[in-house]
Amino acid sequence: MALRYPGRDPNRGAVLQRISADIPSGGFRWVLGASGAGKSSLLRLLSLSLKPTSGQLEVLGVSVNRARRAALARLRRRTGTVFQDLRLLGELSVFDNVALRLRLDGLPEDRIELEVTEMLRFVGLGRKLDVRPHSLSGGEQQRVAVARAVVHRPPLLLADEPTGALDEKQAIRLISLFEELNQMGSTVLVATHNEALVRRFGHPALVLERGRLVSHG
Ligand SMILES: Nc1ncnc2c1ncn2[C@@H]1O[C@H](COP(=O)(O)OP(=O)(O)OP(=O)(O)O)[C@@H](O)[C@H]1O
Repeated sequence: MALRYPGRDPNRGAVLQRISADIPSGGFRWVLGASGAGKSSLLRLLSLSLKPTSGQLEVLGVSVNRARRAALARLRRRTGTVFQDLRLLGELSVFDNVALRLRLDGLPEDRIELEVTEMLRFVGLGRKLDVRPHSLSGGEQQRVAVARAVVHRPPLLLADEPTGALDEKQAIRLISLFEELNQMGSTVLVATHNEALVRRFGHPALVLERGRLVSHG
């Protein structure tokens, strides 16, 4: 598949070109490449924030090109996403940001209380449940975004630079959390520049170079 952003200078070529890969269900893949190589764009396609300009995309067995809106909405609910710009809801507390997805899924409030509190404790924010995201540090906000992405144990987790604002110990803790989710069956893709993390945890990588996939295994 290929991706062009509307309005981008046509002489600069497509942002993603001839991407062809099959990520097995239950796999863990790093998404690597220099700044501007197309990592975020690839994750935006997989999270259905964008559609490919050409080619076929299948996510969790659903053909994105052909799927109806209801099927795409179901697919979005089965995906957890950590966006590079986090996209926390500023008017909601930390607790409510993380609880939102579980509420949309109709979970009973006592169960939500339990799951959200446990998840926020795990990421070290057990004392910040009631504050608004803007009063947190960058690293704390990043951990809220991660908690929100994984709290419903999604079959697909997409994380774009989820550890950029964290120290090494916290980064290791979060990737370990992703590994746990992966061991329970979720497919996990993590875009990162952190080579130390990649070396430490192993796992195959999708490597992008100027919009092309140069390695995927
Ligand atoms: N909304 C957009 N409109 C036009 N061009 C875009 C848009 N978003 C990204 N691009 C371009 O697409 C290319 C790939 O960008 P992308 O953000 O996917 O790279 P990246 O590998 O995630 O980079 P980084 O590591 O810096 O986050 C870049 O040339 C960028 O300028």
